[in-house]
Amino acid sequence: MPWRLARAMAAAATPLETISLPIGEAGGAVLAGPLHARADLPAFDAAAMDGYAVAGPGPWTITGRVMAGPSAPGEVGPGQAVEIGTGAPVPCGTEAVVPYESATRKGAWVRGPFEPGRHVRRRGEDCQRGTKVLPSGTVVTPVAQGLAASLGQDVLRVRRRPRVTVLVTGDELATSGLPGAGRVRDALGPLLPGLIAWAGGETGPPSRVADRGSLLATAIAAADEADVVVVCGSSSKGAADHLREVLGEAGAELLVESVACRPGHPQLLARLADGRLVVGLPGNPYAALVAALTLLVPALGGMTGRVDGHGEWVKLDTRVTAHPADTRIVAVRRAGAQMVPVGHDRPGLLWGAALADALAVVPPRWRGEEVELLSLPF
Ligand SMILES: Nc1nc2c(c(=O)[nH]1)N[C@H]1C(S)=C(S)[C@@H](COP(=O)(O)OP(=O)(O)OC[C@H]3O[C@@H](n4cnc5c(N)ncnc54)[C@H](O)[C@@H]3O)O[C@H]1N2
Ligand code: MOO
Repeated sequence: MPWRLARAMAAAATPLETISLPIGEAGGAVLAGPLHARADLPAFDAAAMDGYAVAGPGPWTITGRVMAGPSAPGEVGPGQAVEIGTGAPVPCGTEAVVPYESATRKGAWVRGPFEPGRHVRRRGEDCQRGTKVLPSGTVVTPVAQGLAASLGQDVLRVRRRPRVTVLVTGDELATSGLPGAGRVRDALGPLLPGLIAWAGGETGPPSRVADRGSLLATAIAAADEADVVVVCGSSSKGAADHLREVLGEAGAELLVESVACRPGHPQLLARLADGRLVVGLPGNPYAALVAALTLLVPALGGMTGRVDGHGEWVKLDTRVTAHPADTRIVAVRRAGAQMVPVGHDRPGLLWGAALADALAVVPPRWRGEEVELLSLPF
């Protein structure tokens, strides 16, 4: 299947149900409806500077003091001033705030420049109650959490995070120590939890599954709480690769059988009879990363209702060579106005992707047009 179509198939995953989460627990989730301001901002007329709230031109007599907080701000009349703190509600009748730096005080008198309207933040001037500030599909970033609190929200309506189970196959894999003599360090167990969280999913520690079809079938069946089961390795057609046969026996629907991309062509996407998705990632670590960005991340995006815009399109160093039939996914970094290849991005090696600013999507027979960038998890 062409790379772009495969990604679109994955992105068409059905959105999960919506839930309400306290703001503090909603980080990384996706808004299931627009975020609105529940109050005017500022919610009251307030001082923007520490100094004196005044009415009419000076000099002014100082009649009191008001600091930020819920106490009643009182009033100022012409020729009067109230000492005020930034963020405090201005007394009724305030026409300007004169900052300490511009004011000269002598006892109970103060003088300074009178500029009507200056340094007073009027109620609703930043944002009015009822304004839609963020659209549905926005990721709840730390900034959005802060904004939601400012706007008077306590809970956010978001999509439930997809639950992902990661199964790592490969009898040759070791989880510690040096690789060598047939032993390979598992790179995907450490890589995938962070990638899944970044993509809006939740997952526990990856499980190892020995290279036997019956064990893989049992592990997939046991992951019945998951929305998505990721199987690493076992995507190809070797004697130790059981995923396709297991999916066939389970009556799964193969949505993406393989993808015309380099690396990562043996990746797959299937739907089990009960609706759970299975993503098959190639064992080669860089190929697996490419496949995760092609199928897993878009599927999680579809489930969370995340709206990603249209990616970034950029100029790419024309020394990159295209493949005649497949999309190439190349580790790149910024160099002035264009992206240049980082190198070190052979299928088994994550070095280039770890150095890269992004991965470039180079279509078959590319001739120097702008290319799309895929963001890397951080
Ligand atoms: N006859 C064919 N053979 C292969 C094809 C093909 O089209 N026809 N495609 C090749 C490509 S491309 C890839 S990629 C691999 C994908 O194979 P699998 O997904 O079945 O993965 P394995 O065979 O188990 O492993 C491949 C390679 O990666 C290492 N590996 C596996 N898991 C991990 C891990 N978690 N961390 C680090 N490294 C891992 C494994 O030791 C192998 O070296 O198939 C080709 N063959
Ligand atoms: O494409 Mo494999 O996916 O080369 O490593």
